[in-house]
Amino acid sequence: MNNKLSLKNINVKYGESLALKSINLDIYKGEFVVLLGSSGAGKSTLLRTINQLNPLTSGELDFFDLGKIRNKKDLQNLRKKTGMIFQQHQLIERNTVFQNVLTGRLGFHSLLRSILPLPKFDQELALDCIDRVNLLDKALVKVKELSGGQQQRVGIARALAQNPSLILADEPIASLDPKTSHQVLSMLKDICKKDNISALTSLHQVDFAKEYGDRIIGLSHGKIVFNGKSDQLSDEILKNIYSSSTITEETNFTSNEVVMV
Ligand SMILES: Nc1ncnc2c1ncn2[C@@H]1O[C@H](COP(=O)(O)OP(=O)(O)OP(=O)(O)O)[C@@H](O)[C@H]1O
Repeated sequence: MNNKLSLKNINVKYGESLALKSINLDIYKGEFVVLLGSSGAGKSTLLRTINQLNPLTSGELDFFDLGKIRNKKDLQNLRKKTGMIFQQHQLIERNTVFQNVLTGRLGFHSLLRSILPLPKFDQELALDCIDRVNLLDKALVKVKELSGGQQQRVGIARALAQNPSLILADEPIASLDPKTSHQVLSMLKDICKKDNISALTSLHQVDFAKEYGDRIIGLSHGKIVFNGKSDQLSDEILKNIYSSSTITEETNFTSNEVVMV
Protein backbone atom coordinates (compact mmCIF):
# COMPACT_ATOMS: atom_id res chain seq x y z
CA MET A 1 0.00 0.00 0.00
CA ASN A 2 1.72 3.15 -1.22
CA ASN A 3 0.16 6.23 0.36
CA LYS A 4 1.96 8.90 -1.62
CA LEU A 5 2.88 10.35 -4.96
CA SER A 6 6.64 10.80 -5.29
CA LEU A 7 8.47 12.92 -7.81
CA LYS A 8 12.09 11.88 -7.90
CA ASN A 9 14.75 14.06 -9.41
CA ILE A 10 12.45 15.35 -12.15
CA ASN A 11 13.91 17.54 -14.88
CA VAL A 12 11.89 19.03 -17.73
CA LYS A 13 13.39 20.79 -20.72
CA TYR A 14 11.71 22.86 -23.41
CA GLY A 15 14.27 22.64 -26.19
CA GLU A 16 17.52 23.56 -24.51
CA SER A 17 15.88 25.47 -21.67
CA LEU A 18 15.48 23.69 -18.33
CA ALA A 19 12.00 24.52 -16.93
CA LEU A 20 12.08 22.12 -13.94
CA LYS A 21 15.30 21.33 -12.16
CA SER A 22 15.83 18.35 -9.87
CA ILE A 23 12.33 18.32 -8.42
CA ASN A 24 11.97 15.99 -5.44
CA LEU A 25 8.56 16.02 -3.84
CA ASP A 26 6.19 13.70 -1.99
CA ILE A 27 2.45 14.33 -1.77
CA TYR A 28 0.59 12.18 0.71
CA LYS A 29 -2.89 10.70 0.44
CA GLY A 30 -5.51 13.30 1.30
CA GLU A 31 -3.04 16.19 1.46
CA PHE A 32 -4.07 19.58 0.01
CA VAL A 33 -0.88 21.13 -1.31
CA VAL A 34 -0.58 24.59 -2.82
CA LEU A 35 2.04 25.59 -5.36
CA LEU A 36 3.24 29.22 -5.28
CA GLY A 37 5.65 30.99 -7.58
CA SER A 38 5.89 33.94 -9.89
CA SER A 39 4.87 33.82 -13.51
CA GLY A 40 7.20 31.51 -15.43
CA ALA A 41 8.46 29.75 -12.27
CA GLY A 42 7.28 26.39 -13.63
CA LYS A 43 3.98 25.77 -11.80
CA SER A 44 1.99 24.68 -14.85
CA THR A 45 4.91 22.65 -16.10
CA LEU A 46 5.13 20.83 -12.77
CA LEU A 47 1.40 20.07 -12.72
CA ARG A 48 1.40 18.91 -16.34
CA THR A 49 4.47 16.78 -15.83
CA ILE A 50 2.68 14.69 -13.20
CA ASN A 51 0.11 13.42 -15.70
CA GLN A 52 2.70 13.81 -18.46
CA LEU A 53 0.78 16.22 -20.63
CA ASN A 54 4.35 17.53 -20.60
CA PRO A 55 6.85 14.72 -20.99
CA LEU A 56 9.54 14.60 -18.35
CA THR A 57 13.09 14.80 -19.61
CA SER A 58 14.50 12.71 -16.77
CA GLY A 59 13.50 11.45 -13.34
CA GLU A 60 10.86 9.14 -11.99
CA LEU A 61 7.24 9.20 -10.84
CA ASP A 62 5.88 6.84 -8.20
CA PHE A 63 2.09 7.10 -8.11
CA PHE A 64 0.24 5.82 -5.04
CA ASP A 65 -0.74 2.16 -5.48
CA LEU A 66 0.29 2.11 -9.14
CA GLY A 67 3.95 2.40 -8.12
CA LYS A 68 6.57 3.44 -10.68
CA ILE A 69 5.24 4.76 -13.97
CA ARG A 70 7.25 2.73 -16.45
CA ASN A 71 5.21 2.40 -19.63
CA LYS A 72 2.19 3.55 -21.62
CA LYS A 73 -0.21 1.32 -19.70
CA ASP A 74 0.97 2.71 -16.35
CA LEU A 75 0.54 6.23 -17.72
CA GLN A 76 -3.00 5.47 -18.90
CA ASN A 77 -3.83 4.22 -15.41
CA LEU A 78 -2.27 7.29 -13.80
CA ARG A 79 -4.33 9.57 -16.05
CA LYS A 80 -7.52 7.71 -15.18
CA LYS A 81 -6.82 8.35 -11.50
CA THR A 82 -5.81 12.00 -11.95
CA GLY A 83 -8.45 14.69 -12.37
CA MET A 84 -7.41 18.05 -13.76
CA ILE A 85 -8.98 21.45 -13.19
CA PHE A 86 -7.90 24.29 -15.45
CA GLN A 87 -7.86 28.06 -15.11
CA GLN A 88 -10.20 28.47 -18.09
CA HIS A 89 -12.08 25.33 -17.01
CA GLN A 90 -11.79 23.76 -20.52
CA LEU A 91 -15.40 22.66 -20.60
CA ILE A 92 -17.42 22.29 -23.79
CA GLU A 93 -19.57 25.37 -23.39
CA ARG A 94 -22.31 24.40 -25.85
CA ASN A 95 -22.87 21.13 -23.94
CA THR A 96 -24.81 20.67 -20.73
CA VAL A 97 -23.33 20.34 -17.26
CA PHE A 98 -24.24 16.63 -17.30
CA GLN A 99 -22.57 16.01 -20.68
CA ASN A 100 -19.42 17.79 -19.51
CA VAL A 101 -19.18 15.91 -16.24
CA LEU A 102 -19.75 12.63 -18.04
CA THR A 103 -16.57 13.25 -20.06
CA GLY A 104 -14.73 12.50 -16.81
CA ARG A 105 -15.80 8.88 -17.37
CA LEU A 106 -14.57 8.58 -20.97
CA GLY A 107 -11.12 7.31 -19.98
CA PHE A 108 -12.77 4.26 -18.43
CA HIS A 109 -14.20 3.05 -21.76
CA SER A 110 -12.87 2.09 -25.15
CA LEU A 111 -13.16 4.68 -27.90
CA LEU A 112 -15.80 2.57 -29.61
CA ARG A 113 -17.84 2.17 -26.42
CA SER A 114 -17.70 5.87 -25.68
CA ILE A 115 -19.52 6.68 -28.95
CA LEU A 116 -22.62 5.06 -27.43
CA PRO A 117 -24.39 6.46 -24.35
CA LEU A 118 -22.30 5.57 -21.31
CA PRO A 119 -23.63 2.91 -18.92
CA LYS A 120 -26.06 3.75 -16.13
CA PHE A 121 -23.30 3.47 -13.53
CA ASP A 122 -21.34 6.31 -15.19
CA GLN A 123 -24.45 8.44 -15.63
CA GLU A 124 -25.44 8.03 -11.98
CA LEU A 125 -21.91 8.78 -10.84
CA ALA A 126 -21.88 11.97 -12.97
CA LEU A 127 -25.17 13.09 -11.41
CA ASP A 128 -23.85 12.35 -7.95
CA CYS A 129 -20.77 14.51 -8.64
CA ILE A 130 -22.96 17.34 -9.95
CA ASP A 131 -24.99 17.08 -6.75
CA ARG A 132 -21.83 17.32 -4.64
CA VAL A 133 -20.97 20.67 -6.20
CA ASN A 134 -24.58 21.84 -5.64
CA LEU A 135 -25.49 22.11 -9.30
CA LEU A 136 -28.10 19.37 -9.66
CA ASP A 137 -30.73 21.93 -10.66
CA LYS A 138 -28.41 23.02 -13.51
CA ALA A 139 -27.56 19.51 -14.76
CA LEU A 140 -29.33 20.02 -18.09
CA VAL A 141 -28.29 23.65 -18.55
CA LYS A 142 -25.62 24.52 -21.12
CA VAL A 143 -22.30 25.45 -19.53
CA LYS A 144 -22.14 28.76 -21.43
CA GLU A 145 -25.21 29.88 -19.44
CA LEU A 146 -23.43 29.49 -16.08
CA SER A 147 -21.38 31.99 -14.07
CA GLY A 148 -17.59 31.61 -13.83
CA GLY A 149 -17.83 30.12 -10.34
CA GLN A 150 -20.49 27.63 -11.43
CA GLN A 151 -18.38 26.66 -14.45
CA GLN A 152 -15.43 25.98 -12.19
CA ARG A 153 -17.67 23.82 -9.99
CA VAL A 154 -18.53 21.83 -13.12
CA GLY A 155 -14.77 21.43 -13.59
CA ILE A 156 -14.53 20.04 -10.06
CA ALA A 157 -17.42 17.65 -10.71
CA ARG A 158 -15.79 16.43 -13.94
CA ALA A 159 -12.52 15.75 -12.10
CA LEU A 160 -14.45 14.02 -9.33
CA ALA A 161 -16.26 11.76 -11.81
CA GLN A 162 -12.93 10.03 -12.39
CA ASN A 163 -12.92 8.80 -8.79
CA PRO A 164 -9.42 10.26 -8.66
CA SER A 165 -6.56 9.61 -6.27
CA LEU A 166 -5.14 13.00 -7.24
CA ILE A 167 -6.53 16.33 -8.45
CA LEU A 168 -4.23 18.76 -10.23
CA ALA A 169 -5.62 22.29 -10.37
CA ASP A 170 -3.88 24.95 -12.44
CA GLU A 171 -4.84 28.37 -11.06
CA PRO A 172 -8.46 27.32 -10.57
CA ILE A 173 -9.55 30.68 -9.15
CA ALA A 174 -7.59 33.00 -11.43
CA SER A 175 -10.63 34.48 -13.11
CA LEU A 176 -12.97 34.55 -10.09
CA ASP A 177 -13.80 37.31 -7.59
CA PRO A 178 -12.59 36.80 -3.97
CA LYS A 179 -15.95 35.60 -2.61
CA THR A 180 -16.43 33.06 -5.40
CA SER A 181 -12.77 32.04 -5.08
CA HIS A 182 -13.38 31.14 -1.42
CA GLN A 183 -16.50 29.16 -2.35
CA VAL A 184 -14.69 27.20 -5.06
CA LEU A 185 -11.54 26.51 -3.04
CA SER A 186 -13.37 25.50 0.11
CA MET A 187 -15.66 23.21 -1.88
CA LEU A 188 -12.67 21.62 -3.60
CA LYS A 189 -10.81 21.15 -0.32
CA ASP A 190 -13.86 19.77 1.52
CA ILE A 191 -14.50 17.19 -1.19
CA CYS A 192 -10.83 16.18 -1.31
CA LYS A 193 -10.76 15.73 2.48
CA LYS A 194 -14.00 13.70 2.54
CA ASP A 195 -12.83 11.41 -0.27
CA ASN A 196 -9.18 11.30 0.83
CA ILE A 197 -8.09 12.71 -2.53
CA SER A 198 -4.69 14.40 -2.73
CA ALA A 199 -4.60 17.78 -4.44
CA LEU A 200 -1.87 19.93 -5.90
CA THR A 201 -3.15 23.35 -6.86
CA SER A 202 -1.26 26.36 -8.15
CA LEU A 203 -2.36 29.77 -6.92
CA HIS A 204 -1.21 33.33 -7.34
CA GLN A 205 -2.82 34.56 -4.11
CA VAL A 206 -0.63 34.06 -1.05
CA ASP A 207 -3.54 34.64 1.39
CA PHE A 208 -5.57 31.86 -0.19
CA ALA A 209 -2.52 29.59 -0.20
CA LYS A 210 -2.02 30.18 3.54
CA GLU A 211 -5.68 29.63 4.32
CA TYR A 212 -6.24 26.46 2.30
CA GLY A 213 -2.85 24.76 1.91
CA ASP A 214 -2.00 21.92 4.30
CA ARG A 215 1.45 22.47 2.88
CA ILE A 216 2.94 25.01 0.51
CA ILE A 217 5.55 24.45 -2.16
CA GLY A 218 7.42 27.52 -3.40
CA LEU A 219 8.86 27.32 -6.89
CA SER A 220 11.36 29.77 -8.30
CA HIS A 221 13.09 29.37 -11.65
CA GLY A 222 12.02 25.75 -11.88
CA LYS A 223 13.34 24.78 -8.45
CA ILE A 224 11.69 24.11 -5.13
CA VAL A 225 12.82 26.85 -2.76
CA PHE A 226 10.25 26.27 -0.01
CA ASN A 227 8.43 23.20 1.20
CA GLY A 228 6.59 23.67 4.47
CA LYS A 229 3.51 24.65 6.42
CA SER A 230 1.79 27.97 5.82
CA ASP A 231 2.78 29.33 9.25
CA GLN A 232 6.41 28.93 8.19
CA LEU A 233 5.85 31.15 5.17
CA SER A 234 7.57 34.32 6.39
CA ASP A 235 7.98 37.55 4.43
CA GLU A 236 11.60 36.62 3.84
CA ILE A 237 10.65 33.26 2.37
CA LEU A 238 8.00 34.89 0.20
CA LYS A 239 10.59 37.35 -1.03
CA ASN A 240 12.78 34.44 -2.04
CA ILE A 241 9.94 32.60 -3.79
CA TYR A 242 9.06 35.71 -5.77
CA SER A 243 12.59 37.01 -6.22
CA SER A 244 14.06 37.26 -9.69
CA SER A 245 17.54 36.28 -8.55
CA THR A 246 19.06 33.22 -10.13
CA ILE A 247 18.77 30.09 -8.05
CA THR A 248 22.05 28.25 -7.87
CA GLU A 249 22.56 24.57 -8.49
CA GLU A 250 23.25 24.09 -4.74
CA THR A 251 19.65 24.84 -3.78
CA ASN A 252 18.53 21.26 -4.23
CA PHE A 253 16.21 19.92 -1.58
CA THR A 254 15.26 16.40 -0.69
CA SER A 255 11.62 15.29 -0.58
CA ASN A 256 9.52 17.16 1.94
CA GLU A 257 12.44 18.66 3.78
CA VAL A 258 11.11 21.87 5.28
CA VAL A 259 13.08 24.59 3.63
CA MET A 260 13.76 27.82 5.47
CA VAL A 261 15.53 30.30 3.26
N1 LIG B 1 5.37 24.87 -24.41
C1 LIG B 1 6.46 25.55 -24.02
N2 LIG B 1 7.52 25.69 -24.85
C2 LIG B 1 8.62 26.36 -24.45
N3 LIG B 1 8.78 26.93 -23.24
C3 LIG B 1 7.75 26.83 -22.38
C4 LIG B 1 6.54 26.13 -22.72
N4 LIG B 1 5.69 26.18 -21.65
C5 LIG B 1 6.33 26.87 -20.69
N5 LIG B 1 7.57 27.27 -21.12
C6 LIG B 1 8.57 28.01 -20.34
O1 LIG B 1 8.80 27.27 -19.16
C7 LIG B 1 8.92 28.12 -18.01
C8 LIG B 1 7.86 27.73 -16.97
O2 LIG B 1 6.57 28.03 -17.52
P1 LIG B 1 5.22 27.65 -16.75
O3 LIG B 1 4.09 27.95 -17.68
O4 LIG B 1 5.33 26.29 -16.22
O5 LIG B 1 5.25 28.71 -15.54
P2 LIG B 1 4.11 29.12 -14.53
O6 LIG B 1 4.76 29.23 -13.20
O7 LIG B 1 2.96 28.20 -14.64
O8 LIG B 1 3.70 30.57 -15.06
P3 LIG B 1 2.27 31.32 -14.97
O9 LIG B 1 2.02 31.62 -13.53
O10 LIG B 1 2.49 32.56 -15.79
O11 LIG B 1 1.23 30.41 -15.59
C9 LIG B 1 8.77 29.54 -18.54
O12 LIG B 1 10.07 30.06 -18.76
C10 LIG B 1 8.04 29.36 -19.85
O13 LIG B 1 8.36 30.38 -20.76
